[in-house]
Amino acid sequence: MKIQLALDRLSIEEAIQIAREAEESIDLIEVGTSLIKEFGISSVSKIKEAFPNKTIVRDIKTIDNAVYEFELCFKAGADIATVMGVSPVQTIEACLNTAAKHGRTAMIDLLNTNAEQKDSLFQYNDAIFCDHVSKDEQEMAGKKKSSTAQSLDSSLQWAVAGGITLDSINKMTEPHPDILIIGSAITQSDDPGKAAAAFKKVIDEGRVEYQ
Ligand SMILES: O=C([C@H](O)CO)[C@H](O)[C@H](O)COP(=O)(O)O
Repeated sequence: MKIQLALDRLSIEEAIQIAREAEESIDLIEVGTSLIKEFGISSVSKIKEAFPNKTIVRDIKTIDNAVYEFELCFKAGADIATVMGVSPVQTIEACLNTAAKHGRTAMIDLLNTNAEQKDSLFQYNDAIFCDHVSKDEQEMAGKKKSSTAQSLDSSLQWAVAGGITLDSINKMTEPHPDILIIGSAITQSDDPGKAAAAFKKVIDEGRVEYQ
């Protein structure tokens, strides 16, 4: 299981500093949606430049204008870009095709998709699926777990995101996600390097439960 560090609500300099402190314990670096909205496309190129050997995820959350936005992401150095599962099928397929054209990957964010939408998205088995509890659901409704959790289809690639803490991953039931997306539990910690190392230790010791 890999760790994706989500960098949100930070300046680019803070984001690079935190990623540097956590670098040894993480596998992927996510240029968060807030960085893209605040600082634009250069946020991804600056972070790729600082971490040329890390997999860079651009959490652009595309919902329209697929080819344009995904081209921007991959030209700026992203390895993975995100598209919302609630988008029209044309958008989803254009994102997947653009990713394939560049030899990169699309991550489909299942936020707010219903069961029928999820079923039809699962045909796109080149994608990584992200089971996501949004910031607003976390912060305004106290939601901790999505309805997809515990039913991850193990024939697909999975990421889980949204308010993940050390407490919430103490023991893991099968199947495990391929990627744990962790943001504020590391970025808001007094010691991001130590926080990231603690996540890695729990994962390496196989003591993870996503609940
Ligand atoms: O995708 C995210 C969110 O929608 C804000 O853009 C975050 O990257 C994701 O939620 C992980 O961050 P934490 O919830 O702080 O762990």
